[in-house]
This record gives sequence, structure tokens and C-alpha cells, in this order.
Amino acid sequence: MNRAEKAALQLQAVAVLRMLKETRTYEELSEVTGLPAGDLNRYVNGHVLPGTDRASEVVEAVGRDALADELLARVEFDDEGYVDNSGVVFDQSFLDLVAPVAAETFEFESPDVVLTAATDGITLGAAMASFFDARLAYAKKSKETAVEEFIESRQRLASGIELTYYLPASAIDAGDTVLVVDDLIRSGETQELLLDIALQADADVTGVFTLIAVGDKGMERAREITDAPVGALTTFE
Ligand SMILES: O=P(O)(O)OC[C@H]1O[C@H](OP(=O)(O)OP(=O)(O)O)[C@H](O)[C@@H]1O
Ligand SMILES: Nc1ncnc2[nH]cnc12
Repeated sequence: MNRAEKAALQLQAVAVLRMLKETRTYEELSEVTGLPAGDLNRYVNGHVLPGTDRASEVVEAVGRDALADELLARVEFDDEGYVDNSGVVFDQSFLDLVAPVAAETFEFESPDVVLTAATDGITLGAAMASFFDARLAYAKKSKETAVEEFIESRQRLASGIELTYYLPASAIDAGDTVLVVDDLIRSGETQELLLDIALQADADVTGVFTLIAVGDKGMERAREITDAPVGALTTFE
């Protein structure tokens, strides 16, 4: 590990500790990590950085399960089963922690472009793109002004309403590898549109990732369209 990689790891560990600290006392954080509460206080407040051994323990100990638990604690369901996930998609630092875990868990190849759908997919897309050092592209439900050429994909939804997503044609080049991400997959209609946009761009899809799958229908729909890995951090029924 070179100096820059060590520094990145140390800062990632601090970010993990800060996220865990939001809902815990230092004593509780000490129980979770096995580190002394006084040291944790100094790390969380930025006075001292954890050594690289400690840093890698913290980062590795907080794997998929810890993030999935944290996700569960941050979302709320209404009476009709709709999810309020603003506690997650408004928190860029939390999403920055998800990216390395998602990459490792589902073994996504590093893509040229991360593709998502406006609006709520954008912050996760930015975290994933930053982690992979890839470009970010987001399809929108309206045409951006002054852009001349778009890839567009339209679908009639179960409700009968037509939904169209537009992506500036310059955002994905033919032959690019593309990782498709979104905050939530339920019916899979949005994924179908995004995967169709990738297909129209002559790109290769390397995976599909979502924070939350509501049921399995939308995930199955994505699996029917692509052979690449399709994964969710958490599934709710
Ligand atoms: O699997 P599906 O049934 O297609 O649902 C998933 C989509 O629904 C939500 O977006 P929404 O359409 O609410 O737009 P927003 O991000 O602008 O809120 C969510 O961000 C996904 O993009
Ligand atoms: N917030 C949400 N909760 C559940 N299903 C959805 N489908 C689209 N948005 C949703």
C-alpha cells in the first residue's frame, strides 16, 4: 500500500466510524468495533487518524450486513408500502461507504460509465462513479435544453401512463462498459428503460445495483434483460 492508499483507507475508516456514531454512544461504538471509547472519540472528531491496521479492521468489519442494518434504520414505510428513503439518498457520505461494499459483494467489473435515473438515483450514481473513477450519466424524464441529440426510451406503465427517459447521446460511447444503478427497484420499469438506453448506445452492461429492492419482481425483470450480476443491498417484501 502506498502512502496515498493508506491515507484513503484511514479516511474511509473515519467515515465508517462517523456513520456508526450517528446512532450510537461512544461506549456502544466501542462494543461494535472493539476499540477504546477514548480513541474512537479522537478519530470521530478528526484529532487523530486510526493506524492502517485499525483502519482496515474497521472498514472490513463494516461489511454488507452493517450497511444493510443502517439502511433499514434510515428508511420509513408509509401505510401503502411506499418507501421514504430521503434519509439515505440525501446522505452522500453514507452512499460513499456503500460503493466499495457493493463492488466487492457483487464483483462488478470497473465500468467506464455509471448510468442512473434522475432524480433519486443520482447521489448513489455519483458515489459509485467516484469509487470506480468512472463517468456518471443520468437519464431524465425531460429533455435538457441545448442538447441536440438524445437517446430516448419509452414505455407504457402498468398504470397506462407513458414514461420516457432521455439521455444526451454524448453521455455513453459505443463499446463503453456500463454499470446501471438506482436507489430503488420495484416494478423494474425504470431498469428496463435504463437497460434499453444502454443497449441503444451499443454499450456493454457490467451489472445492475440498487440500494433497495421492494419485492423480487423488478430484480427478476432486470435479470431477464441482462446476464450481468444484478444485486441489491437490501430486499424488502
Ligand atoms: O422499479 P420501478 O417501479 O420503476 O421504481 C423505481 C424507480 O422509482 C423511483 O423513482 P421515481 O419514478 O419516483 O422518480 P424520482 O427519482 O424522480 O423520484 C426510484 O428512484 C426508481 O428510479
Ligand atoms: N418510494 C417508493 N416506494 C415504493 N415503491 C416505489 N416505486 C417508485 N418509488 C417508490
